[in-house]
Amino acid sequence: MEASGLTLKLLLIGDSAVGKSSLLLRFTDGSFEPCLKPTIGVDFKVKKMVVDGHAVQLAIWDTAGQERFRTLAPSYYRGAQGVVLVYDVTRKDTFTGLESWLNELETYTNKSNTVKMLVGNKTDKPDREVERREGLQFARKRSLLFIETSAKTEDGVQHAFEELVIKILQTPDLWDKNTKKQGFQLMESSQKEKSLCSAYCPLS
Ligand SMILES: Nc1nc2c(ncn2[C@@H]2O[C@H](COP(=O)(O)OP(=O)(O)OP(=O)(O)O)[C@@H](O)[C@H]2O)c(=O)[nH]1
Repeated sequence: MEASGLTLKLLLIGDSAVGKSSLLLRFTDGSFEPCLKPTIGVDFKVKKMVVDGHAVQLAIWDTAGQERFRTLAPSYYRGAQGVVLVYDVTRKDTFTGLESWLNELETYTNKSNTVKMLVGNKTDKPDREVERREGLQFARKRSLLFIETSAKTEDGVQHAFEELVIKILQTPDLWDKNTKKQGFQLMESSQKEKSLCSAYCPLS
């Protein structure tokens, strides 16, 4: 099956205030808000992009990091082909908490080969508590893709999503059978949330 016209479900997870919504805002709208409110439940955005000559539509789910919303998690994980696990390089606790996020991921994803990317965000800040090599080491140990980003300066953001999509496209088992159903679900949602959609063709 051709990858062109494909809809992929991506999920952003990680502790509260690590910058999940900011990464999504930067990626989809190209903007940054210094005082973003915490996500309540879940947010959702759609973005089109061309990767390696394939037009893909990304349905990106931004989950709330706050503990009180964690019970909603199982439904979000279902059908996700890619997961972005975010920590804040200036808060060690968000890095040490990664194990519990990975456990949750293992429990709730229904695809064994879901592509996972670890993202160390807020590299623009001077008060770093997690070194790049620590992030890299953890990612290698747990077979995750890895990148550091700054939603504020844009550094690494585009690259993070592109790498994730490329890896998903290289794993046809993940998207081949699901294309039809996912596409239908997305059409319903994107019609409701037209103002949140944007189009982007970085490689054309
Ligand atoms: N300096 C800097 N600040 C950032 C960066 N990314 C996010 N922030 C700020 O960090 C705060 C939290 O960001 P959010 O994007 O709301 O974090 P979140 O992970 O979505 O938080 P929850 O919705 O509670 O799960 C906001 O005030 C952002 O402006 C970054 O790369 N650099």
